[in-house]
Amino acid sequence: MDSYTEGLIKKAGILVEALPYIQKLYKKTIVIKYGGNAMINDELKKSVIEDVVLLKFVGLNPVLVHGGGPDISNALKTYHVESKFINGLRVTDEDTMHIAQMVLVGKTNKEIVSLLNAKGGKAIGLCGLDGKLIECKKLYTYVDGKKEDIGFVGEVEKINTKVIKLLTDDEYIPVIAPVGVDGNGQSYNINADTVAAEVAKALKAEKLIYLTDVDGVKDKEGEVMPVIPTDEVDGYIEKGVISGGMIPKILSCKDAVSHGVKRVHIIDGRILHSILLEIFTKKGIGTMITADEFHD
Ligand SMILES: Nc1ncnc2c1ncn2[C@@H]1O[C@H](COP(=O)(O)OP(=O)(O)O)[C@@H](O)[C@H]1O
Ligand SMILES: CC(=O)N[C@@H](CCC(=O)OP(=O)(O)O)C(=O)O
Repeated sequence: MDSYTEGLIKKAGILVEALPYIQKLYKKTIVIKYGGNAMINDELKKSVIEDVVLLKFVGLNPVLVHGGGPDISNALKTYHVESKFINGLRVTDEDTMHIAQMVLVGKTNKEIVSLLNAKGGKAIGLCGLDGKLIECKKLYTYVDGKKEDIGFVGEVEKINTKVIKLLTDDEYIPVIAPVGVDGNGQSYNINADTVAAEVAKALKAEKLIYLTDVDGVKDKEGEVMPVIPTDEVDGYIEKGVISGGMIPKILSCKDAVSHGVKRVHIIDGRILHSILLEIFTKKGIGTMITADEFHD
């Protein structure tokens, strides 16, 4: 058998395995959080972009929420603005807010839109200011019980889903930057994991997928846990098994599951075509956070 025929047979096999999932998820909303750490090289970016375009082509409704933390940090360095994090959130003064908005909305968002369009998709870039998509207020965080002011960091109050639905009901793929707005038109920097969960909750998404830089959530032996029921999440945090940037991520997952998002996954964005592997294969990859213990 020549390699062309062999390739065709392999693709047909993949399609046969994917078909039941395509039928089940037809016209359903899939929110994908594309973090800065999963944007590390062009090959990986291309694979994420191709997966998202393919989801739309086969009739699913992908909605992309992106981060861009490393891009913001680089830009802040260039402008000699100091950057620090408290509880995983970037302390955001006025200068930091300007630069974060410039990078997230002007650079990262448009790059993703452009890549999707180059692969045949029809992407529309949005941030929370567009159509007041993400309404928020100032967020306070607590360190050892003490209230900390971390500047223009936003707490989501409302996601106005109408604009997203207009796009997904049509041929478009919404691409959302994690910048929110308050009643006075002030912009706020919001953690992208939180925005993804809020968008998924508001859209009653079928699936929420976090692309990150580890192969899943690991137990104390360092083994990936394929399934974590929501009622076990707090225990893993208390025991220190889950720490650092994984804390806001897993809490966002728990929040989304508790508010009706059916399936929430944390998967390795460094694996080529990780989105398709998760959605269209029997085994799935990474960690699923669920209110029950069954993976279908
Ligand atoms: N139990 C755990 N399993 C996997 N990763 C963990 C765990 N606890 C902490 N982490 C850390 O969380 C990181 C992922 O969070 P973060 O860096 O904020 O991701 P992203 O940039 O994709 O939003 C991992 O790189 C890892 O260092
Ligand atoms: C308040 C806050 O921390 N906002 C984040 C927004 C970007 C983000 O979350 O990007 P990743 O998903 O790539 O980490 C920040 O300034 O880095």
